[in-house]
Amino acid sequence: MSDEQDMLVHVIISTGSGTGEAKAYWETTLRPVMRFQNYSLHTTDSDTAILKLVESTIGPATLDTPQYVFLLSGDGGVVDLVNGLLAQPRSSQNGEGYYKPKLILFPLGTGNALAQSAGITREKALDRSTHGVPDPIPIFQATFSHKAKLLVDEGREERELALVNGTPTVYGVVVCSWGLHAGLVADSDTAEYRKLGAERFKLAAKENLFPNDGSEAHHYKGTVKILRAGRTDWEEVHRTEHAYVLATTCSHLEQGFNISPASKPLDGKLRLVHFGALGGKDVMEIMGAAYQGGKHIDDARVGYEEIDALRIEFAEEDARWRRVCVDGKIIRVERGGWVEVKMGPKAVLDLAH
Ligand SMILES: Nc1ncnc2c1ncn2[C@@H]1O[C@H](COP(=O)(O)OP(=O)(O)OP(=O)(O)O)[C@@H](O)[C@H]1O
Repeated sequence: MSDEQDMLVHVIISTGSGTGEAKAYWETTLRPVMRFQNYSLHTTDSDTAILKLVESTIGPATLDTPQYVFLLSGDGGVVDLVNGLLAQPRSSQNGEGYYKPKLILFPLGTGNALAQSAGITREKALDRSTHGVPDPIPIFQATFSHKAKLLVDEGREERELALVNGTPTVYGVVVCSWGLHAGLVADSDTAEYRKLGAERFKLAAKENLFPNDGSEAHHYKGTVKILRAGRTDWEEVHRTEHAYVLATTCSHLEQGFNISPASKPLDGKLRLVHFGALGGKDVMEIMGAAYQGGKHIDDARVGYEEIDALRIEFAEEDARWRRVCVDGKIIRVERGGWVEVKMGPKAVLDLAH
């Protein structure tokens, strides 16, 4: 480990994560045992606070200074760090002269998929802050058709996506999904739902699968194409109506929800879980099996495999069914638009685990 004087130490408290416990966790648990004397403390006051911190401080320092980032958040904070670092000119080049910050992640979000999948608990994070083995966090990239927009403020506001080589692009470290998963994450990203913690996902799933008006669960219409591992030709999934299409690098999306049992911590492999439109009861049965140690993958109705890339071309009129989730962020794609997902640029952060 470098001498403390030669490094910068940041503590980031994400006040909007999970049920809002990060600040209290810092005060009562982490601060009393913090081994660094000198650190800068940052408390988020908006959903762009981490991006701005990276732009002004953490990003420029990667040119010449080892950094520790103690992050008290869910997956969103990590994704903000990654997207911020990748927006820096140097980190998107060949990595030379780039000092990868070391992340000590204290899971204080709702799902905490990255931490769950890497075996990190708050207790372990305390321990790893002194002798953890850092490994790079693999990154995937989701590129979108040109009118796709990020939805913020409970879906009330649209924001432009960052352009990479002229294409709207979002980087992720956990999941890119369309269908039930994206819908329930989007619908439950409100202050009211957030109070429920991880229960918010289950409640929103029920509301999606068994709509109040007594109608059926939605059949998501579009074309799904897969680039299988090691192949060069895209293969179309032989169905036009879908319930669940989800590409992930993580084994768990929340505690106990073992969506991709073959994924190993930080193995950098993209895996696809998908199935066609079914009744709410059948979908609940499949989801229930995912909570039983990932047994859903043995169900003949479920497709599960390692892929190199995924492409979805949307054939939905109503914008509600064209929402894509990238690590909790919701991107709405225009009518006739598309999304493409593949493993992305070189890692910009190491995770102590
Ligand atoms: N003070 C704040 N005001 C508005 N938004 C905030 C504030 N602090 C953090 N945020 C935003 O809230 C979101 C919190 O996301 P995060 O993923 O950390 O928590 P989560 O969604 O509860 O957990 P998970 O993604 O693990 O399920 C992030 O998008 C972050 O930018």
